[in-house]
Amino acid sequence: SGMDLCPQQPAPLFTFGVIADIQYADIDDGFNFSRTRKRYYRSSLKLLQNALESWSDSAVKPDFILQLGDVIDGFNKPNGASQRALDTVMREFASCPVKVHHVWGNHEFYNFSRSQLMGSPLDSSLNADWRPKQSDIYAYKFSPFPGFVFVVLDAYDVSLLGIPESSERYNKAMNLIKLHNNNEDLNCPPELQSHSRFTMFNGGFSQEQLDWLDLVLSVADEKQEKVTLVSHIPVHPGTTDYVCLAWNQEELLAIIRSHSCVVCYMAGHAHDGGYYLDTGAHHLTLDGVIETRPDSDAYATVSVYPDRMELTGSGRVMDRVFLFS
Ligand SMILES: Nc1ncnc2c1ncn2[C@@H]1O[C@H](COP(=O)(O)OP(=O)(O)O)[C@@H](O)[C@H]1O
Repeated sequence: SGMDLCPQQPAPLFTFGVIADIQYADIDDGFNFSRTRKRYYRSSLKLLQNALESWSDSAVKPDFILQLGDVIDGFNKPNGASQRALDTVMREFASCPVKVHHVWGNHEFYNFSRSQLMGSPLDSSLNADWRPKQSDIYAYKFSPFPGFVFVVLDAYDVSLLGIPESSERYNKAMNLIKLHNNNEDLNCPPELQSHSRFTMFNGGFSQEQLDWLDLVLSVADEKQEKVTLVSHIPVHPGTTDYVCLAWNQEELLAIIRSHSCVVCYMAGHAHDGGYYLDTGAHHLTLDGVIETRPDSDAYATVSVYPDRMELTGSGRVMDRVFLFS
């Protein structure tokens, strides 16, 4: 056939899309807290449309999309616009015939409580293969292709966000954050770098979730599967500022390092993006849509091969190759 005259690289096993920190709101452009980065609240919807169009129009459609959290901005809440903003964003996702896996970030909890999020359109765990038996943890495993596993992790399982102040869970998180953060405003990071991640806009993974993950990864090790972990908050200091790391990032790193099956950890939260190769696992922090200029883009399409994942970045997202070691 004509194809044979033009040798191409073999087709990937499957592909998927990734996008982070859309933080849509129908408000004028603003800045991040330290006023160092511009935020394009309306334009973020257009950038989401660009990503979805590219995935819908591609010859080989992605098998799924990973939405890494903060899909709408906390500024919607005081305007009473949370549901409207969510509907607007979800209408866009619905226009693309590809399954979306949603991760929950701090801005989800600025707009909705954890119990509101459970079972909502942002809860994509319905057809998961496996999840922790504690139903209040938003974590699950799915396998889109034989030999490949993805695990969505709940980085606010231990946090002050989205739960009643009267709850035991809140109390425990408050005690933990106060061990490290003496500031009156708990969104203000401690000065000491080794404590600076203990802010209210971050959170952590409970022991129950870590135990479940450890079990999922042990099974995957045995089956020699390749596992990609996805969550909102980065865990490797090589990929971002210390202020943007999960509270118990070291515990998660220790689990990742103890399982040869883990090939990649993907997160958002820190809008500048970053990458680090740590003992066999590729840690990626994806550039955030909200701080991306309206004339650029911020999404990636990942092609998975037996020996590697090739990430093709759009706009300001860099191309990368993640070799499986
Ligand atoms: N250094 C800081 N001191 C006090 N509050 C802060 C600080 N940095 C961020 N915040 C607050 O924490 C919340 C999350 O910050 P934001 O910049 O919106 O995070 P994100 O990057 O997730 O959008 C906001 O309410 C913001 O005002």
